[in-house]
Amino acid sequence: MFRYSPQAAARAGFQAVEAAWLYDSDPGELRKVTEQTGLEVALINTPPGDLKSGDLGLGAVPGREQDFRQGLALAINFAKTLDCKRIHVMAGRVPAGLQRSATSMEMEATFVQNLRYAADVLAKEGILGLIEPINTRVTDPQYFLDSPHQAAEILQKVDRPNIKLQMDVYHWQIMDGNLTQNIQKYFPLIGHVQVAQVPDRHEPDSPGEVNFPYLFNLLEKLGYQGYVGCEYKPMGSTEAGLDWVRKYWGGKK
Ligand SMILES: O=C(O)C(=O)CO
Repeated sequence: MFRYSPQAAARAGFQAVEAAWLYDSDPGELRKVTEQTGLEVALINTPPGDLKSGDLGLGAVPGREQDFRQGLALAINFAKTLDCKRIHVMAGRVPAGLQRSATSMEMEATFVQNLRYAADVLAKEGILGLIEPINTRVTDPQYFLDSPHQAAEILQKVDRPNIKLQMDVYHWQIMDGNLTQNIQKYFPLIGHVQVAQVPDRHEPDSPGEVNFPYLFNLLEKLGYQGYVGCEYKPMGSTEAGLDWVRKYWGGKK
């Protein structure tokens, strides 16, 4: 919601916002906004790295371990200032010019090593680290982490209780479908949820192929207690697009 307006989020009755990339802002100024609006910052991302060179996070990028650690330290600094308890530790992309098949083993080993480091650093701050599969079919063809199955294997190798799975239903539908089975199978690993309708990434009640009332009911039955991030592009204004919250949840946000 920082991308749109934290004030709009507060006016709309939300208690929390996500702020994916906020590193061009002053953390102290952002803290003032959270204090003025009473909003919790539910999630931030590790910095993208060097967007000019095509980075989108460095977690799995061999040879960038020091840059990864610096980015994580910056994210932790922002999270502590904002009292944010979740950091999306981004895997990053298969480096340009390399074939995914040729480098995936090395990238996975790098990601596991960086996540173990991150887990130990984050544990000292009481912050949860999250890894998010991002679909490579539509959104980001070079992204390294592109299925819940791959993420589950990595989490097993990382073997740290404070590194969990960030489920973005939009990506899961595009990359694999089979939402009910995958949500049931990986539910114990899920630490954060994001939603958007498929294919246009608008509000959950916009025209599309995902039945969100069914999925929210499934998450409730499974006992999901975390946040649901609205990572979608409003079809119109942010506020006008919030009817789905009233419809699906009777206005609880
Ligand atoms: O692209 C996405 O879905 C993200 O959540 C990036 O943080």
